Amino acid sequence: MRKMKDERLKNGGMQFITHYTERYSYLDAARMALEGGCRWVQLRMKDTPVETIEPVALEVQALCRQYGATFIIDDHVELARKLHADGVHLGKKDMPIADARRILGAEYIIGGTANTFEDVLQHYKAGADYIGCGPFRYTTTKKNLSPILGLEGYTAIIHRMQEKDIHLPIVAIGGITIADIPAVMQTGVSGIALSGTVLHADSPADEMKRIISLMENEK
Ligand SMILES: Cc1ncc(COP(=O)(O)OP(=O)(O)O)c(N)n1
Ligand SMILES: Cc1ncsc1CCOP(=O)(O)O
Ligand SMILES: [Mg+2]
Repeated sequence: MRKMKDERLKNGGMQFITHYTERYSYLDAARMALEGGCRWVQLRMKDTPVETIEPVALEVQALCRQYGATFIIDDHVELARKLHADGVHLGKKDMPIADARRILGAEYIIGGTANTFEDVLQHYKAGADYIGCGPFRYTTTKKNLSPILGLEGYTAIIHRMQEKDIHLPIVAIGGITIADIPAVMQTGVSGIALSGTVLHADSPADEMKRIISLMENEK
């Protein structure tokens, strides 16, 4: 049976995001993250037609189900609905969150990208379930990066959320490595999203294992 939405949203507070590499397929990358203990995978296949994404999504979704992991898709609301994925992640250039919520209903997880408190507020009002907030630092995984937040950026955003009594999980993203995790979590974020640091490790599964055990200690 499908887990409750709150549980699917938390799933350890660590979201692995796929990215194209010459070394691993999207499926193998997701498998290694899951083997390493990650229980939240976002399938992100940029510059790829949705017809090409769909068969990969089906395979990654099946694997996530085997591991009891949350499976969300970047950008593609209709595909998430068609496959009954756990949810979608949407940025400024994607479908507005309120429209996605109308299409998907309350049970789907919808994440929104934020770089400022104003972005967070907008997504909160539109019905987002969590915020992907970043970038923490420069990364080559995403083109057209927003301004770098650093630790100070997260601290300031979380402070303003507390002032306005806004309760929404903040997932820090962008150039984060294992060494950054304690300090980033200290700012009050609820979770971390990673891609490159896992994919570039000698053993992505072992690196994820180290990261998950560090995250357990951060709780
Ligand atoms: C968890 C998380 N946070 C932010 C993003 C970025 O989404 P977006 O701004 O739409 O950029 P693309 O990922 O689509 O290039 C994300 N995908 N996940
Ligand atoms: C999708 C996305 N959005 C902001 S930064 C980023 C990339 C995250 O990947 P990495 O952990 O490799 O920087
Ligand atoms: Mg997007």
